[in-house]
Amino acid sequence: MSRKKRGAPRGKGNANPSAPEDTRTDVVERSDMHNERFEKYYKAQNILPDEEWEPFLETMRSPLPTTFRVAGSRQIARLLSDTIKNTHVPHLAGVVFEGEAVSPPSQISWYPEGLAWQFNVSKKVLRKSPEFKKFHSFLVYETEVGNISRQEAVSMLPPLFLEVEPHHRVIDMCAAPGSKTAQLLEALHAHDTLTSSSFPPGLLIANDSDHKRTHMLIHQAARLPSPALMVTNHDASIYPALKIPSEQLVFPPGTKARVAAKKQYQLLFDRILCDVPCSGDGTLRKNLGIWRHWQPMDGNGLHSLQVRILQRAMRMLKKGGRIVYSTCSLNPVENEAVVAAALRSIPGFELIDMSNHLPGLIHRPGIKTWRPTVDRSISTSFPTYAEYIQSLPEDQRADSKMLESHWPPPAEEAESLNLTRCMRIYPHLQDTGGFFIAVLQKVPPRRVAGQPKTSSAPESKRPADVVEALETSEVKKPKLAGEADAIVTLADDQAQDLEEVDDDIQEAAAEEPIAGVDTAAETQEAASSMTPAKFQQAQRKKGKNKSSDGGGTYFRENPYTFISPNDLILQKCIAQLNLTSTFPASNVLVRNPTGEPVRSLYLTNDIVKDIVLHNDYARMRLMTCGTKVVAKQEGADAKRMGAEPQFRVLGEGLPVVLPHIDPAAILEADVTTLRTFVESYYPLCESFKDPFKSVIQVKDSCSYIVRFQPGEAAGASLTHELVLPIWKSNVSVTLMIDKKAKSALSLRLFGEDITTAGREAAAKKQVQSGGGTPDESNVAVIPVSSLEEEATAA
Ligand SMILES: C[S@@+](CC[C@H](N)C(=O)[O-])C[C@H]1O[C@@H](n2cnc3c(N)ncnc32)[C@H](O)[C@@H]1O
Repeated sequence: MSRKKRGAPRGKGNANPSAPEDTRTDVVERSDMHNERFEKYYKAQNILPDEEWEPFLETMRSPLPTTFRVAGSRQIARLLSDTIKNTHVPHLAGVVFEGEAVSPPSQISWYPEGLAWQFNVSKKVLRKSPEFKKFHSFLVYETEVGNISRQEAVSMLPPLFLEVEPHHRVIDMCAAPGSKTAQLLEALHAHDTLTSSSFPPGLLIANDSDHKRTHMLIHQAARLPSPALMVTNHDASIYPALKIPSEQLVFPPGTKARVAAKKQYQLLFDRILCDVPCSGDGTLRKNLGIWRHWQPMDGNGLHSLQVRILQRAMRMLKKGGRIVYSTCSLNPVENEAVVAAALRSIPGFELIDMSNHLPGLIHRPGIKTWRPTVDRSISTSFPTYAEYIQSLPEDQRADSKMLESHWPPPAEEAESLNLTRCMRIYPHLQDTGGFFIAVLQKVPPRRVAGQPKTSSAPESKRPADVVEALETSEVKKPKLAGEADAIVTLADDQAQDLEEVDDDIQEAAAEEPIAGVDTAAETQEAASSMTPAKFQQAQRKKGKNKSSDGGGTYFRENPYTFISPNDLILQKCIAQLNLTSTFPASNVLVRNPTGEPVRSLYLTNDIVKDIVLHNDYARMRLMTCGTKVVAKQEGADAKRMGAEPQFRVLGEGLPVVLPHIDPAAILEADVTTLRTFVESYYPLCESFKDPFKSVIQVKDSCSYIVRFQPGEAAGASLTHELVLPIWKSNVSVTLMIDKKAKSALSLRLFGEDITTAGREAAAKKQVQSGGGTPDESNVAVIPVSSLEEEATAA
C-alpha cells in the first residue's frame, strides 16, 4: 500500500500570517482516506449529482498527475514546448517499465497554445527508467532556471481568466509563493523576444501579508526580471490607497493647470487577482492530512477575511476592470457566499460569464443555495440566518461567529446575482485538484452618444435597501475576534478615501487630496529635505507610534532612491557598458541607507517610478521593485585596476538592458566558442578558436556581452541566437551566468551536463555507486562554487 506524507492544508496556516506552516509529516494510508464530516457536509451542499459522488471520492483518493507549465516569454515557451513535443515525447513513447506501458507526457487540453503538460508517472519510474530519468533531469534543470514551472493544473486557471495585457495595472493581493504571479508577469511581458525583454507600460504588484513568504515571491520573480514589478507586504483586506501623479490622467477641458499639477490620484487597477487564503480541501489529493483534519468550521472562520479581501479589491478596481476571485476549496461558504456578500455590499459590479473562455475545460456552474453548519460535527444546520440567531439564547447572539453572509441570499436575489456564472472544478472531471473561480467586472462606463470620454457612467445600483440590509446586519455583529465588524467598517473607511476618485472626471475636478493619505508633496518634501538615512529614521519613529499592517511588524527594508541621470558613477557605468542614449537613465534606483550607487543598480519602468516617488515606501511596505541590472564587480581583478569601480551587467538583468547596448559593442561568437565557455569555469583566452580568440585576447579586463549565433557544431545545435554576459580578466574569461543555468543550457544544447560542476557530480556518483575512481582528466580541480564567487575570484 502506498504511503503518503501529509502536507499543509492551503490557507490554514495562511489565514493567520503569523501562524507557523504546518510541516507535520504523519503518514496517511489509502484506507485512512475517509472523513465522515467531509462527506456529510458536501452531500448536504448538493455540489454533485448522486451518481458522481463515488467517482468524485475515488479521484480524491488517487494521486494527482504531475503538471507543469512552460514559462518565460512566449517565444522561449514555444521553443521549449516544441522541444518537449518533438524530442522528449517521441523518446518516451512506448516505454515499458516492469512489464507495464508508461504513457509519455501529454499537453493539457485547455491550456492556450499547448504550453502546459501533464504526466502520471510514479517516482520509481522517474528514477529507474533511463528514458524518464533523462526527461526528469531536463525538467529539474529547466525548472531551476525558470523556464518550466511545476504548478497544479487548476492553479494555472486564474491568470488565464484575468487576460492581462502589457499595459494593464495589476495587483495580485495574496501572491506567495508566486506561481500565479509568474504567470501574470509573463502576460505583462508577452511582447518580449527571445533575447530581450520589453519595458511593459503596465504594472504588477505582488502582495502577501506574510513577510517570509514575500521573499518566496522575490525569488520567484527573479526568474522573469521585470522593471514593472513591485512586491509589497500588506494585509490585503486593508491594502493602502496608492497615489500616482496627476500628469497620468486626462483632465476635463477647463481644468486649471495649477489644480492638475497639485492633484494626486488613487491608483486604480485594471486587473486584480484575489487568490485568497482558504481551507484548501480541493488540494486533498496532495495534502493528504486534510483527510484526517477536515472540519467545516475552518471554512466558516475564513469567510470573513475572504469577503474583506474581495471588498478591498473591488474598491481598488477601475471601471471596466476585472477581478478574479479564486480558492482551492469546494466549500460554498468560502466561494459563492463570499462573492454574494461582496456583490451585495458594493454596487456596480457583476459576475461575468466566462464559461466558454477556455475550450476544453470542464467545469460546473456555481451553486445558488447551500447550507452552512454551525458546529464541527455538522449536527446542526439552519436554513436561514434568522432561524439560527433565533435559536441562540439572547445573551449569546452578539458572540456568534456566524454572519448572515454565511447563508445564501434569498432565492430571487441569488438568481439576480448570477451565482451560476461562478465556475467549480471537480477533480473527477479532468483528473485535477478541486478549484473555484469567479470573474467579477466593475460595470464599464456607459457611453452616451456625444458625451466626452471622461464622463462618469451611472453606477448600476442594486436596490439600496438590499445593500443596506446586508451592511447593517453585519455591522451589528462583531464576531470572529473582531473580524465580522471589519467586513463592513474597514471597507467603508477606505471607501471614503476611494470613492471620490472613482470616476475620471470627478478625480480631475476635485481639488482636495485623497483623505487619509500623505500627499505626494509631503513625501517628496520629506524625501528631498532628508538624507535617505534620516528619512528612514523618521519612518522608524512613525513605526514606533503606529504598528504597521501586514503582520503588525515594524518595516525594516532599505529605502529606494532614484539617482540623478547625471550621477558620475551612473555615467561611468553607462560608458563602460556601452549603453546608448535610449537607456532610461532617470529610472535607475539604488537601495541602501545612503542612497549612493555603491553596489547594485535597479531599473524600473515609469509607472513603478511614479509610485515609488509619490508614496512612502514604508507605508507601502515595499519589499522590492524593478529589476537589478548592474552590479559592482568586486573581484581581485577589478580591485587591481585601482580605486575606479568596475560594473558588470547581470545575467538576470541583461534582457532588460540589451535593447540599450550599442550593437557594435556586442561580441560575436559561435557554438564551438560556447562549448568552451560551458566546459570550464575560467577558460583561458588562448583556449578559444579564432576569430573569437584574437578578439578577446586584446580586450581590456571588463564586462562584455557576447551574441552566440545559431548553428550546428561541437555536437550541439543552437536553434536561436543566445546573448550572454562575460567577464574578461587578465588571461581568462568567464561566462557570467548562474551555474545551474549553465547546466540547463548544457543539457539543452549538448544533451548532457558538460559543465565542471556537472562532471564533478557525475564523477562523485560514479564513486558512490562503486564504479571506481573517476577518470581524472574529466574532473576539474576547481571546487564547485557559486558563480558570484567564481566571478569574484576571477
Ligand atoms: C492560497 S495562497 C496564495 C497562492 C498564490 N496565489 C500562488 O499562486 O502561489 C494564500 C496566500 O495568502 C496569504 N495571506 C493570508 N492572509 C492574507 C491577508 N490578509 N492579506 C494578504 N495575504 C494573505 C498567505 O500568506 C498565502 O501566501
